[in-house]
Amino acid sequence: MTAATRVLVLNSGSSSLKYQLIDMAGPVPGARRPARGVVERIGEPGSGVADHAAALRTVGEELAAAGHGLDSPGLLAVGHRAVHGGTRFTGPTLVDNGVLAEMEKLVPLAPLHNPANIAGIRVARDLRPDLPQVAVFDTAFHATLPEHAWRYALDPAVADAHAIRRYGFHGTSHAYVSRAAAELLGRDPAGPGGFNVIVLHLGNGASASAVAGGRCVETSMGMTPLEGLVMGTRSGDLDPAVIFHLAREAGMATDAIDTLLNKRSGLVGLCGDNDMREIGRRIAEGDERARLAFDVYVHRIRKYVGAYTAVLGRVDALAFTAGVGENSAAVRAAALRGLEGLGVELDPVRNALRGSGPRVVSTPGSAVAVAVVPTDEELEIATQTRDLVGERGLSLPPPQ
Ligand SMILES: Nc1ncnc2c1ncn2[C@@H]1O[C@H](COP(=O)(O)OP(=O)(O)O)[C@@H](O)[C@H]1O
Ligand SMILES: CC(=O)OP(=O)(O)O
Ligand SMILES: [Mg+2]
Repeated sequence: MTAATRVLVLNSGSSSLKYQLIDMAGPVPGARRPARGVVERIGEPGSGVADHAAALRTVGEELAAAGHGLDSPGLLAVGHRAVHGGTRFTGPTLVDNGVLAEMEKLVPLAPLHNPANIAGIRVARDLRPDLPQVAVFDTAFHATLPEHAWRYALDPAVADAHAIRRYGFHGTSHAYVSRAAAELLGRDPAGPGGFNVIVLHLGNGASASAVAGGRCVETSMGMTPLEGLVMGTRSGDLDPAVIFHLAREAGMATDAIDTLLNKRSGLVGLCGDNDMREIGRRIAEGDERARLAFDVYVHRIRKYVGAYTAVLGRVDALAFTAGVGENSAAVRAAALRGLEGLGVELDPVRNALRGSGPRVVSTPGSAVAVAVVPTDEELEIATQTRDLVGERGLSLPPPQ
């Protein structure tokens, strides 16, 4: 019997399905990835992919064409990125009907994300009912937040009745990157003296976290992925009274305000573009709106770096990750400009060098190391899935 060592990782977004087939046979860094891809524009008119079931059939066809069909005996498990785990799911979870029912209950807290995750799990399970399906939650890494960090200043009777609290997201990335940053700097994440790092995950969604000795102690996203940093299409922090004002003075309905803040704000709201590459091009041409969007974006990051420095007391490293964090030297430079007083000294030459792996971009004398650490949520999901399923998967009978 072939040893089952491969994990199929599925990341179901509202309109896309990303997949990677990862072979966990050898050492985790450098794990082989025999197949990967993305199905986009799910459910959009004319795309030919009606829903997540159709998308997963397409994935199955692409895998089969590459010689790694879903019926392959080498498949150990399917690992799913799941977004909202509430307070119920604080680690990787083997999915059964009870777990799916709990995830359904969390849909109101993550209406953009959880339905797609649930659909992905159901379809994968229908296709391979014999395989363990594991959910790895974005919220899980933030379960260690102390209550003074996760609790909003609301009447607990109201907050608790409605599950209102800070949960935090992108945790799989924050966990992976905080560990990889420690490794890059030759530090034991949870070793003596501890390793304190601020992780800046700047993708389309964006969030910051403060991690002390391997445990997350503060993070910028809240009850939903709307709070915190300025994002591609989300506002991040604003005065909650803005919402009452829009309702009363502009006559906007709740759903319209929700759409405004989640989909038509942030960089796209400020300047019409949410891609930092395009914003960089416009700034180079002297575009004032793009410049202002950039300035608002980096100012928010700088505020969080200051706040999390105070939360941690001592910072060993700042780690930039995800699409913008890994690729935009301009964002890193602007966000950290003038922070020498906090012991942060970016090296302009190292910062400007393009690279693909984890690297240090601060000066040798910088008290706080600044690192660029490419995130790898898929590898983290595959690792957690393999660790949970363990040898169990190896003894499963071959599929009928
Ligand atoms: N070379 C680059 N320079 C600047 N920004 C980039 C570059 N490549 C990607 N990005 C930014 O990264 C974003 C996507 O980040 P990513 O982490 O892939 O997002 P998500 O996983 O949320 O879709 C893009 O919208 C763009 O703003
Ligand atoms: C939770 C979240 O914001 O995810 P994404 O960045 O993928 O939208
Ligand atoms: Mg992402």
